Amino acid sequence: MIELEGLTKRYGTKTAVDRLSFGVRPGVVTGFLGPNGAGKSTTMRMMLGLDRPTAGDVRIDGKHYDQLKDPLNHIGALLEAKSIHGGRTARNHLLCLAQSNGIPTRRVDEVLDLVGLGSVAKKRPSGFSLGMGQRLGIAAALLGDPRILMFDEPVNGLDPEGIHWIRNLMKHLASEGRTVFVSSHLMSEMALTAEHLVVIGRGRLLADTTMESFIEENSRTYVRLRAPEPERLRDVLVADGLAPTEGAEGAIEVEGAQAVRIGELAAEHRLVLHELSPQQASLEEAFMRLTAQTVEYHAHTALPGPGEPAAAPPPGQQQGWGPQQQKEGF
Ligand SMILES: Nc1ncnc2c1ncn2[C@@H]1O[C@H](COP(=O)(O)OP(=O)(O)OP(=O)(O)O)[C@@H](O)[C@H]1O
Repeated sequence: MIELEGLTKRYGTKTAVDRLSFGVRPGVVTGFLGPNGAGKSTTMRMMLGLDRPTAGDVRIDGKHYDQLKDPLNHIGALLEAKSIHGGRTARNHLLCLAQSNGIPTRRVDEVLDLVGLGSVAKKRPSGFSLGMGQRLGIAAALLGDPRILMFDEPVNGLDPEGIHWIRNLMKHLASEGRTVFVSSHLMSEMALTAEHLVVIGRGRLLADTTMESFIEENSRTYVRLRAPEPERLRDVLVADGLAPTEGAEGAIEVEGAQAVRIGELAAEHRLVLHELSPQQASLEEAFMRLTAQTVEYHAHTALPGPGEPAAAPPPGQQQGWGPQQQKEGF
């Protein structure tokens, strides 16, 4: 379990992390999302004791990072790709880490096999591909068999096979009851991996909820219809208290109604339907919608039309904005 309480980091006049409070629970993969510069890396660095908070607190299993005896046995982390000592082989790199943290040598070979680097254990990481480097970083994170794992952008630059492997590994680690906290810019990937989401913008908490609720609360869900007699269908829907709107390519869209009810209505009125499909936005659309509110609020840029994802905010206006800020009159 990771617990943050009012965690704050200021760099001069810049507040990178602003009174963040949330918990990361074991047993599920928790995704950590936020626009560029939202404060994700700074938060993760403070969790690992690499940056000192200006205010507030972060606890790992109830303790501050520097109070943990043998921290690698409690929390393992993959931060942005680091340079690894050029002269050492992959195995020796892990061996040094293991020895300085009281971890038995056999664990080094175990994790090398686990990440699929067993056959190149005696090679120097300087010749490794990006994917092999990520695997070595993950091997280091797993070395102490920790109950908590943190990955900052683990799939950056990886090929589909590498992405697939990391996704399955994270899910597997969570299924073993570990706490898995992962940041990523790749929304489609996050949607496939995380069950829970923590979203921040401008250093503040925007959402701490399940993936399902996040998409539901930040996107438009509607039913799309196509029919050979659209006018008659519209009249029937309106008579039933619904508010059909025009969708793309002659489709009719209806918010706030179940597809089942619309299907029954059509049948009652002997109307033929060519399409009756519930539509839900992707995580990317929901995230962009939440983020786009910032742009609208500050720069008066138009929100996307029905069913369209929001345009990316222009550079310099990429901070998040959401219910939390609006509530606080930020
Ligand atoms: N050492 C530092 N000195 C001054 N400002 C910093 C420092 N580190 C981070 N910042 C600022 O704090 C804010 C948060 O940065 P951080 O890297 O944590 O964001 P992020 O969400 O990880 O962004 P990205 O997704 O782009 O990696 C940014 O505005 C950044 O410029």
